[in-house]
Amino acid sequence: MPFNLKKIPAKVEAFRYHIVKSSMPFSISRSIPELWRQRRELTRRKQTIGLVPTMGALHAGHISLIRQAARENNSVYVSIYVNPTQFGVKEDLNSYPRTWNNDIDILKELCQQFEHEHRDFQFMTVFAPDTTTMYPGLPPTSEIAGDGSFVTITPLATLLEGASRPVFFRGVATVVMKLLNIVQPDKVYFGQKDIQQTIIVTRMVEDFHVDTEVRVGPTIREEDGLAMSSRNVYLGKRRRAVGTVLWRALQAAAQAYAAGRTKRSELLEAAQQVISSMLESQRKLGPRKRALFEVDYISVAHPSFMTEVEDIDRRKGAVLIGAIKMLPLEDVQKGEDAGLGDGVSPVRLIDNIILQGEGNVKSGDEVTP
Ligand SMILES: Nc1ncnc2c1ncn2[C@@H]1O[C@H](COP(=O)(O)OP(=O)(O)OP(=O)(O)O)[C@@H](O)[C@H]1O
Ligand SMILES: CC(C)(CO)[C@@H](O)C(=O)[O-]
Ligand code: BAL
Repeated sequence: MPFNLKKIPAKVEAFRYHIVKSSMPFSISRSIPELWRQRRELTRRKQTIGLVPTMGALHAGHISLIRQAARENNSVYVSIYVNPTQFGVKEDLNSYPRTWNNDIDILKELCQQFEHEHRDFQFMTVFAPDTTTMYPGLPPTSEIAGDGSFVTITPLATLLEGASRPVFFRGVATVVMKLLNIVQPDKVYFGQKDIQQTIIVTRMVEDFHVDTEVRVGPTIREEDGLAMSSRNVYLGKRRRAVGTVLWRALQAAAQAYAAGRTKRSELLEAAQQVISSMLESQRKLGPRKRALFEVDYISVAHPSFMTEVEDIDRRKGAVLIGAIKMLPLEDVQKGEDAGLGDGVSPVRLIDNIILQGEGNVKSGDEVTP
């Protein structure tokens, strides 16, 4: 197991609150009518639900969101569904990490802990639908011109991540809307790591009058600052070490802001210095040892619209956001830890820092001058 969840003894009287058909506080559901029945019963009993949408391959970032959901609600739904419509035709849908057994072990153990820690905790349900359940009309398409019922949030979905992954946010908005209609949660939880996703979902919830509150949890990081991500398993040792460059570049820009700079050019220059120096040192190492990368974008973005900001208004703040592509490893050595997939495919890393506007509440990685 990649992390240690503290084991607690099973409670003898564990199941006294349960309204789900099974006698367990933990259940797995693949059926929408079943969830709707549960939802009606919970509404009747004035019980609250928190939903954490995931694509599985759970790590400490997901767990932090699930813990937050358990603190703030009586019951927690975790969806595990690798949504095909958010992957472009050339993206990694087929190779996306799938670790079902490990995910379920983690969730069962968390569920036990919640029973112990939260007096009002009722149950955890894992919603793991198949694709015909989620897309009952047409088969899901990854083509931008493909047919189907989609939610599009423009221009937000066309910027930054959306510029590089044209179907991505259409797929995300569509599947999240489906999940919200299925679970009807009081609160829904997303991680700051995918900040543009949180802004798009917030916009969607507001524009479509969805009766839920969008909650954003802080980015959980490895000790050296790398944002946890299900895709990190593909990095391997060489690319893993160099991958922190994005976080360090964003931090350099944040430090420039804290030191009084507000212009985009000044902040990006600080970030670029970190990038250039890392690239230079990697190039010198030669193909056996180096891990090269390309910067997709590093941006100073408006905190609600994700448009480029030329000069930050300190009252409003901004988001420092970036994406890099770790390139396939060259000259992999026998016995080298090249990561899952042997270092053959590129790995996309994203990250961000919120430069908090003055007067707003701070959290997580946010920086104030
Ligand atoms: N390091 C993290 N800290 C906090 N939340 C995170 C972190 N990584 C992912 N999340 C959140 O977990 C939820 C599910 O994300 P997902 O299952 O895509 O995992 P992921 O690690 O982001 O995978 P990917 O490799 O696709 O980026 C999203 O709301 C996402 O923002
Ligand atoms: C929100 C989400 C579960 C939708 O598939 C996915 O985009 C993710 O895991 O961040
Ligand atoms: N974490 C967002 C899902 C994706 O990048 O595909």
